[in-house]
This record gives sequence, C-alpha cells and structure tokens, in this order.
Amino acid sequence: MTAPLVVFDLDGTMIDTAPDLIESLNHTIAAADLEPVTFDDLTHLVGQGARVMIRRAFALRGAPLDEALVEPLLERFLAHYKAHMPGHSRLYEGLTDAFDRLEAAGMQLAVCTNKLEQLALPLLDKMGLTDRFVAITGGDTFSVRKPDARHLLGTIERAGGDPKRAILIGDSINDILAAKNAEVASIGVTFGYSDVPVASLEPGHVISHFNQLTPDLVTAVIARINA
Ligand SMILES: O=C(O)COP(=O)(O)O
Ligand SMILES: [Mg+2]
Repeated sequence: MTAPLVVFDLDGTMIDTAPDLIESLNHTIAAADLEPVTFDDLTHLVGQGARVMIRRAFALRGAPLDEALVEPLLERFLAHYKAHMPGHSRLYEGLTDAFDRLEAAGMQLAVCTNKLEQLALPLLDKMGLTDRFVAITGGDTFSVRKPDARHLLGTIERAGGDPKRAILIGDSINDILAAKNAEVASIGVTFGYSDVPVASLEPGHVISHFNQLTPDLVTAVIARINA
C-alpha cells in the first residue's frame, strides 16, 4: 500500500517568515510612498503569493496601482527577499521532531506552498529542510495554486502518493479549502497567519504546537475523511 503522505504548507505553518515578508513588502511599497504594513495587516495580505500581497497592500492603503508597475514592484520584492534570506525566518518549535516521528512511522513528507518556487526552494534549502521532502511545489509550479484542488493533487501525484492516504497541514483558508476541494484530509495550525480562527475553517483537526502532530493523529484524521 502507498505510504501515507503528509503535505505541509510553508509560510505560517513550517516557517515563521512574517518578519521577512513584512520587511520586504515594506521595502517594496516604500517605492510608492505607502505607509508600512504591520503583522496584523499581513494576515489579510499573505496567502496568494508575492504578487497578490503587493496588490492587496495597495488596496489596503487605498492607493491606485498602475498595472505597468506590478512586475517592477514584484522584482523589487523578490530582490530584497532573496538578498536577505533566510533573514529572521525560523522553524516553528517542534517541527523537525514531528518530521522525525512521521518518517519513523513510514510516512512521507511533501510541501505545497503558494510561495513562488524561486523563493520557496532556496528558503527550504537554507533552513536545512529540502532533503526531507519527496516533492516540493510552489505557487507557480502549476497553472493553478491553492485553494485550487489541482495544486494539492498535483503535489500528491509528484510525491507518488494517494489522495486518500494524504493530509495537508496548513495555517490559512487557502490550505483548508484546497484540501476540501481535493477531498483530502487536513489539519489546521493555530500559530500561523490566518485572519480568522483556523477552527472556523473546519479542518479535520486543529493543533496549536507540533508536539501534537503524531503518526496516530495523522492516521486518525485520514481515516475519518474516508469513513
Ligand atoms: O507566500 C504566500 O503568500 C503564501 O505561502 P504559503 O502557501 O506557504 O502559506
Ligand atoms: Mg501559509
């Protein structure tokens, strides 16, 4: 039988990237004289990748955004983020111990993030995580991204997994909706960047620390969705 596959979101789930996202976004929008954003703002801005984050920051400030400036602003963001990577980013507590437990139980790990590949791949590398995963997909790996089911299903396919024996661990509506759209099990984490309580999105289960992420929990939440 196919090994169970545990698919992780990146920003706000495995890695606390908020300080770096905020710094790079503020550097970007400063070019248009927009006021800096805060962590609370970020929870409304993040989730659909850097391009959408920039667009949402302009909307937040009520500033018109000239379409011709979107790509130059994105380049400004990417250059700043890459130059400072890994910046202040840190793994959430207990993540690698959870990886060890899941792997020891014969489970495989993968990443499904809306972060662009050119940011996600080097960041995972710098955080020493790349070798853990059988597949890593970003917001531009396919023509669609979370919450579209095809992003998650494409990730599971690349990992050689089975959607009925997979689970997505994520912090935001894009994750939980992608899992629901794909009819894949899900676990929401409370410590990420959701602008609503993750429990209100009705994932299969909610955890507040990675010490709660055990092989038994993964097996139980997957079993429940197939019942
Ligand atoms: O960078 C984003 O906007 C979202 O990234 P995530 O899918 O890893 O949370
Ligand atoms: Mg996230």
